[in-house]
Amino acid sequence: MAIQYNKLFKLLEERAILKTELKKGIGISSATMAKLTKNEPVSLKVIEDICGFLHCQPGDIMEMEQELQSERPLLKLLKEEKEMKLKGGLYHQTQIKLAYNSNRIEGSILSEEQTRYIYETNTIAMPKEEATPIDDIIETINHFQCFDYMIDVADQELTEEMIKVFHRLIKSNTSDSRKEWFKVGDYKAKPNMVGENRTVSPGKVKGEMAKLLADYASLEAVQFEDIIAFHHQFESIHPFQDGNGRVGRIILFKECLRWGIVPFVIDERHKLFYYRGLKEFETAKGYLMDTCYSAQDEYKKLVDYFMEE
Ligand SMILES: Nc1ncnc2c1ncn2[C@@H]1O[C@H](COP(=O)(O)OP(=O)(O)OP(=O)(O)O)[C@@H](O)[C@H]1O
Repeated sequence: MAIQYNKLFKLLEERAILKTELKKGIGISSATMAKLTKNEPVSLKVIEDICGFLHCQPGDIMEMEQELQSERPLLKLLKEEKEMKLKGGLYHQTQIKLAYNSNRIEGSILSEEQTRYIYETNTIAMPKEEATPIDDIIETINHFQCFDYMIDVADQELTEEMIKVFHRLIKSNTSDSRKEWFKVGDYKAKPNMVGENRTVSPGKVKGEMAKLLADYASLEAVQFEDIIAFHHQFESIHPFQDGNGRVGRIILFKECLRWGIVPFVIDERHKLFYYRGLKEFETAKGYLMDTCYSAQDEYKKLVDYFMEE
C-alpha cells in the first residue's frame, strides 16, 4: 500500500488554485511537484508546508491507497501481463477486443483481424483496392496506448485530469487534432449533439463534470450500477468535441477494475441496444443494464479461461 495525493489535487481544484501557484507559494521544485503527481514519497517538510499554505490537515491532502492489490486479482494479472509484454494472454486479447469494438462503434471500418494485425505486427493488412482511412489506423494505435495508461492508473481515483489524458491519448495525431478549434485533451469549444439529443453547452461542461465527479467520489462503495449511471451521465454531458464514447468506455473498464468488478467490452454488434439503453436510461435503466450485464458475462468467460488454476 502507498500514500496517494489525489485529495490534494481535488482540494486545489475545489479552491481553484493552480499547481503552479502551490509550487510558487511554498517554494518546491518541479521534481517534488512531479513526485506528488505520481504519488511518490515526499518529505514531511513538504507536507507541512502544503498544509500551512492550504490551512488544512495532512489527512485532507493524502491517504493510504484504499485497497490491497491482492483484492483486485484481475487488475494484477493485466498489469503483470502488460509489464511482461506477454503474447496471447488476457491483456493481449483485451487490447484487441476493446480497441476493435470501441472503435468500430465509433465508425472505424477496420476488422477485428486488421486490429489484431496492427497490434501484433505494427503493420496493416489491407484487402486489395480498399482504401483504409489513416485516422482509423491512428485511433486504433492510440486506443492501445490509452488502454495501457488506463491500466497504470486503474487503482487511482477517477479525476478530471485523468479523463482529459484519456481523451488526449485517443485523439492525438488524428485529423481532428489539426483543426484549430478542436481541443485534444480538453473540453469542447463548440456545442454538439448526440443523435437528436442536445448535450451540455461548452461553457457549462466544466461545472457539470466537477459535479459528476464529486457526486461519484462521494459514494462509499461503488457498485456496478453506479458505474453504469456514471457512464450515462458522462455521455449525456458529452464533454469533448468527439471521442466521448471511447473515453466513456475506457472509464467503464477502469472503474470496474478499480472496484474489483468484472469489466466488459460492448460488442459493436450490440451497438443499437447500447444506444437505446443510453437514450432511455432515465426512464428505464433496464435496457442499458442488461446490455452491460450480458457484455460482462462474455468478458467473464474470457477471464475464467485465463484465471482458472
Ligand atoms: N441517446 C444518447 N444519450 C447519451 N449518450 C449517447 C446516446 N447515444 C449515443 N450516446 C453515446 O455517445 C457516443 C458517441 O459520441 P462521440 O461521437 O463523441 O464519441 P466517439 O467515441 O467519437 O464515437 P463513438 O462513441 O460512436 O465511438 C456513443 O458511443 C455513446 O456512448
